[in-house]
Amino acid sequence: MAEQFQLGFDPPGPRPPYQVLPQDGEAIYYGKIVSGEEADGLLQTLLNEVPWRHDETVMFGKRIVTARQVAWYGDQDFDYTYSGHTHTALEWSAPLLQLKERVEEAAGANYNSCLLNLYQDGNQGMGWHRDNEKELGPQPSIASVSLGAERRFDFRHQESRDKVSVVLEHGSLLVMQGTTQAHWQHQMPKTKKVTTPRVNLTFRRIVRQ
Ligand SMILES: O=C(O)CCC(=O)C(=O)O
Ligand SMILES: [Fe+2]
Repeated sequence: MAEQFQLGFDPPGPRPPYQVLPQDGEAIYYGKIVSGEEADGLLQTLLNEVPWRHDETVMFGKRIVTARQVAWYGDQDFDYTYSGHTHTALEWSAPLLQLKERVEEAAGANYNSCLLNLYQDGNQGMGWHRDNEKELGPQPSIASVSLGAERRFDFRHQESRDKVSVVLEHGSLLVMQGTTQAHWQHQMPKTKKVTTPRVNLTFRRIVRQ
């Protein structure tokens, strides 16, 4: 076990866990659920062992290959469609299964799949979208673990256009649930300030049709 140090001062902002959204959904930021050295090790393992691939998507009728890389893990022989393509799930690795259990305990939900994203640096991001695919059911719980570079994550309300942001720390967990995907879009903006990689894991529950 790594030694735990108590901060002698309060960091700015509310203490996790806290609710990020002011209304119409729940996005709970739990802060760090994996600590220093363990989070560093997990980041290195995932960078080295995951078969990262560039994602393909269709935009304005053109096929685009995204800068960000992805990998898709899940139970059994899951197929999942995102960005207009069907992907077959990779088999869980031991470190991913271990992390899944920890996330399920913290979030109080069960997940059967995980989409991993690799952003090499701040030149890579993800545009505004909602995770409202029908395979996720009506009020999906999506648990997002961040490793590596700290990045800002934004929410934008569909009707009011209100915006709220949260900085996703190394080893942290953010859970989006309830009506979040119905009312809010989210994005990971690009930034010149970040020069190191970030790995994101979004645990999801695919509902059989
Ligand atoms: O990288 C992130 O934190 C967000 C990823 C995301 O929104 C997604 O995979 O749908
Ligand atoms: Fe998303």
